[in-house]
Order: sequence, then structure tokens, then C-alpha cells
Amino acid sequence: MSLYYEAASILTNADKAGGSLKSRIFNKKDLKSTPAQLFALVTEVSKWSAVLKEVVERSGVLKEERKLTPILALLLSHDLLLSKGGIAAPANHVLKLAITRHKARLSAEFTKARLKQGFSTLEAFREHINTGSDGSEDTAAPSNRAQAVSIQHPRWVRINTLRTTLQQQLDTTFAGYSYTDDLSKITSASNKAEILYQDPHIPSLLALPPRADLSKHPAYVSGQLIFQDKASCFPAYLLDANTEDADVIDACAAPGNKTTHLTAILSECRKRAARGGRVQRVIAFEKDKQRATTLNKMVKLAGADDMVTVKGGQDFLAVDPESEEMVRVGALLLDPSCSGSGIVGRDDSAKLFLPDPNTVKEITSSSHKSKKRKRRAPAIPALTKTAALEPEEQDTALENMQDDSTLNDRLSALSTFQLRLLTHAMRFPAARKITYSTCSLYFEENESVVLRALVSPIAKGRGWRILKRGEQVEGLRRWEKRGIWEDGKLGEEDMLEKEEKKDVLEGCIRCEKGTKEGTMGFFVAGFVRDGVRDDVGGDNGLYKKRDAEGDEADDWLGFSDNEVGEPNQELNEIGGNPAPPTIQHKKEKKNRKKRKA
Ligand SMILES: C[S@@+](CC[C@H](N)C(=O)[O-])C[C@H]1O[C@@H](n2cnc3c(N)ncnc32)[C@H](O)[C@@H]1O
Repeated sequence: MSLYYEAASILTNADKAGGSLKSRIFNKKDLKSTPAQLFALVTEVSKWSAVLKEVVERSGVLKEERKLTPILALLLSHDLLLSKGGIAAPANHVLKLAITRHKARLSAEFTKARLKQGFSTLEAFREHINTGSDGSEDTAAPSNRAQAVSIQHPRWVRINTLRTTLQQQLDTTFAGYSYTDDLSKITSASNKAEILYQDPHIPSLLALPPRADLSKHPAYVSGQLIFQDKASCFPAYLLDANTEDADVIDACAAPGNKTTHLTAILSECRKRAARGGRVQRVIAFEKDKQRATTLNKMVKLAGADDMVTVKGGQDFLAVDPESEEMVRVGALLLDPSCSGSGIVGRDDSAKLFLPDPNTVKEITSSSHKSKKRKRRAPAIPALTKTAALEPEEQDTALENMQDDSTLNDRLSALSTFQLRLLTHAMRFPAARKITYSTCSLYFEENESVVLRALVSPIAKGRGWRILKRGEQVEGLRRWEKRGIWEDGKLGEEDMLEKEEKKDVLEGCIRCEKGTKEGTMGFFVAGFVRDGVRDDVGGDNGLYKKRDAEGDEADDWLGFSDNEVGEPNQELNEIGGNPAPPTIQHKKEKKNRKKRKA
């Protein structure tokens, strides 16, 4: 019986532990149940909780059984009604008796709930709960069911051009599939339907029905296919790294989808340019040692290991951009830890609905009084309480934070870290391209970081500017959803001139989740500078000039302005013109003149 008490304690987060549900269970010491069994129970119960809440409330069991708490009633009714093995407790255990006494009423309410949602069999109902699909035999879903099923997320598959080609895959793995240019046909198709959609924005990206299972297919197992959300393909594509860019850094790399995408793009460029000589390297940093192991595996599986150097357990912020190994780095992809608010399923499907004892009273008393009166229980029960139920974290950023820290504190801590990474990337002497991305929907982690970075001394000094929409790779130039502005969220950093701010927001790319575009929530922006390192000492040598004048603080988040060194011979070979002064530079100059006068 400890299984149910432990599950209840996990779901209510009695320990006030931070982190994802999975990490809280697997890191918990002194568990009597096995972590895998506990994890399976709490995830299953949370999936079914919206249905079970209603069933438990309508059965009146909470009113009659004082030993049952709402959460125990959910857990036990789940196993009673849905688990093959039934309730995992001795037959005479007091809690088992408390729930099984009401088996007939609970089963009847459960059947009613199933029929009300339009499912004629338990299997179809299960399919719906497990996959979010309608699981129906008929194609015309009843309207109440259609409302309950949210917009589906396609299964995005990137063809890994390091191992195969799009055409090879269309001729083999997907031979016999029909094609559609209507994504909604993909998202509404049954899981087994052999239908595909070729993405119009990202090369070599396909969409398949939401739960299409290719996980055992030889093409997937051998690394020819990679499951990667469309939005997550934007950064490597936007970076547009080519043979001119020398080495490329992926600063926050695990599990490695963007690393291998980046490598595939570089390798294609190299083939097209038929260049000999030194092979460009992708240097992939991953601070977390465990995640670096996954990164290594992914890189190997994708056939990227001859181009990628994994810096496992290494903090990108601790890297000296001027070191010998780094001076050839021409482009950087930054996809740092974030709140993950754009991840599909992070919030909407991860809520726990608890039965409300007061609702029990209302329903039972009214239903007992007049059976003829029509009940008006809401189709989707109101949220009584939300437990911290998150699917597997994309990374560890939030896991280390305390539960009681407010959202604002979290966003503030995350955006400070994100800004540090971005301004650090701007210090690489030969770098001319950067992409910055998050799977967050928050302005604070996205446009705000971009704008703050752009007005930083390092950005101004080295001539970094936003990659404007008109300069973006063709597929993303056509992407409609752009950056947003939220009034009052930026303080003195809101100092770009109106036109420049417009360009910046237009240069930012956003994806929303739960729309007909079928992406997760995502954000990406590109930065470029047109010159090379020696520009800093030339017309745009704001650092030196400012130092001489003794104005402006020397440090930007811990990076000294004085760290700009001498021009590097190797970098000059890459070529490039001096960066034209930006509006910011002009403003700076004007201010300096004023002050001198
Ligand atoms: C959002 S995930 C990256 C996902 C990855 N780009 C992909 O597409 O597969 C962020 C990763 O950055 C790592 N990370 C965070 N801070 C870092 C730092 N200072 N240096 C290197 N890696 C870092 C985290 O451990 C995490 O694995």
C-alpha cells in the first residue's frame, strides 16, 4: 500500500523538492516502491485525472469514505478501473476496501464519462487519453469530442543528410506514402496512415501523423532519420554556416539535435563548394557531464563524430575566446537552458485534476434528490489544484530552483544567464554570425535578451547587429510570426531608436505552440557583424576611445572592455569589410561630442 501513499506524497510534492516529476522520483531516497512503478502510476493518473475527478465526484465516494483523501481516491480509482493488476494491496487493506466497496458506482460513472465523450470502447478512450488523438473508428468526430481534442502536433522527422538524402528516404522508407501539402491532413490522420508532408520552410524536414511510430525502423535506428520539432530546426538553418565561417560552436549542445543539424548543413556546403584543405570543426560544449554522454551518443549515431568535438562537462562561459583553439570560430549557435514554456505538453497536458469534496456534496445530494434533473457537469472539469507535473525536462535549469521561487525570479535569473552567454559569444574575435534561441514563450527570455545584448558595450564595440528579416535564409524570411514587444518590461536598455527597434523585432522569429503550424513554442534571432576583429580598433573602436575618455563602465556582466586584443593574421585571411557604424554607434559618437563640448 505504500505505493499509493508515496504516489500521493509525490503528486502533492510534500517534500517541496524542485525539479521535474521524473527527477523528483528517481532522486528520492528511501522509497519503498520501485521508482519506475511509482513514475508509471503518477504519470498515468495525471493523464486520467480530468476524467477520474468527475467519476469520483459523481460517485460520492469521498463523502462516504473518510479515510480517502481526494488524491488517494484518484490513485485508487485509477487502479480499480484501469489497471490490469487492479489495486496493489492485500484484499483486506482498509483503503482497498474503502474504494472497492464503491466499485459498481465508480464503474457506472466511468462508463458514462466515456460515452459522454463519444467513445464506444475502452480501447478508443485509452487511445484518446494516451495520444490526444480522437481514437475513433468514424472520421466525423462528434462536436463535443472535437472540442476536447486540442490541435495535434505532427511527428516531425529530419532527414539526416550526413547519412542519407531526402530522395533516398522518399524512395525507401517512405516509398508508398502519399503526399499532402496540407498539414491539417497529417495531424488528423490516424497513426498508421502512410501520408507525409514536406516542409516548405526547412529543407529535408518531413511531417508524419502525430504518433507515427518509426522508432524501430532501421532508418531511425541507424541515424538516418532524426525526430526533431520543426521549430528546433530553425537555429541551425538560420545560422547559415558555410565554408567561409571556419569553426562553429554549439555552446549548449546536449542532447545534440541542433549540433548534428548544424554539422549536416556544414557538410553539405563543403560538398557543394568542393573545398579541400582543413575540415571545419563543430565544437559542442555541454556543461552537464551526464547530458554530454547523451550528446556523444547522438553525435556518433548521426555520423557527425568526424566533424564534431564534444567538450563534455565544460562550461562555455569559462572558455577564453582569444585562446588559440577559439580564434578560428566564425559562427556560434546558442540554445541555452530556459523556462521551457514553449514545450508541447509542458503545461496543458500535465495538470492534475483533483476531486473536490464540496462538488461531491452538490452532485450527490442533487442527484439523489431528483434523478430526472439533468446534470450539468462541465465537459472539462475545472482545475482544482495543479501539481508540479512536468514531462522530462529539456535540461536542468529549472530543476535547481526552489519551488517557491516566483516566476519573475525565475525569469530574471534565466535571462541574466542567457544574456551572459550571448554577450560572451560576441567576444569571439573571428565570429561574424550568432543565433540565439529558446523554447520559451516569455518576452523576458527572448526579445528582451536580444535587445539588451544589442545595446551592450561588446555588441556596440564589435559592430554586432540583428540579422534582418530580409537577410535571413529564404525559408525563414517567409516565416510570418515575428518578435513581439511588451511595454514596460525593459528599462534603460530600451534605448534603440524606433526604426532600429522595428528591425530588431522583425528580425526575431517566433513559433507558437498548439497552432495549425504544428510547432512547439520557440524563439530564435540571428546576429551578424560585417567586419572582423580589427574593426574594433578602427573607426568603431569604441572600447579604446571610451577607455581613453574614461567614461562608461569597463565591465559588462563581468567581461572587461579591455579584453579586445590585436588583429589576428589568420582572421584577416577570412576577409570582410569594416563594420558600418550602426545607429547606436552614431548615438554614442554624438553623446561623446556633447560631453566633450
Ligand atoms: C536547451 S538545452 C540544449 C538543447 C540542444 N541545443 C538541442 O537542440 O539538442 C541547454 C543545454 O545547455 C547546457 N548548458 C547550460 N549552461 C551551459 C554552459 N554554461 N555551458 C555549456 N552548456 C550549458 C544544459 O546542460 C543543457 O543541456
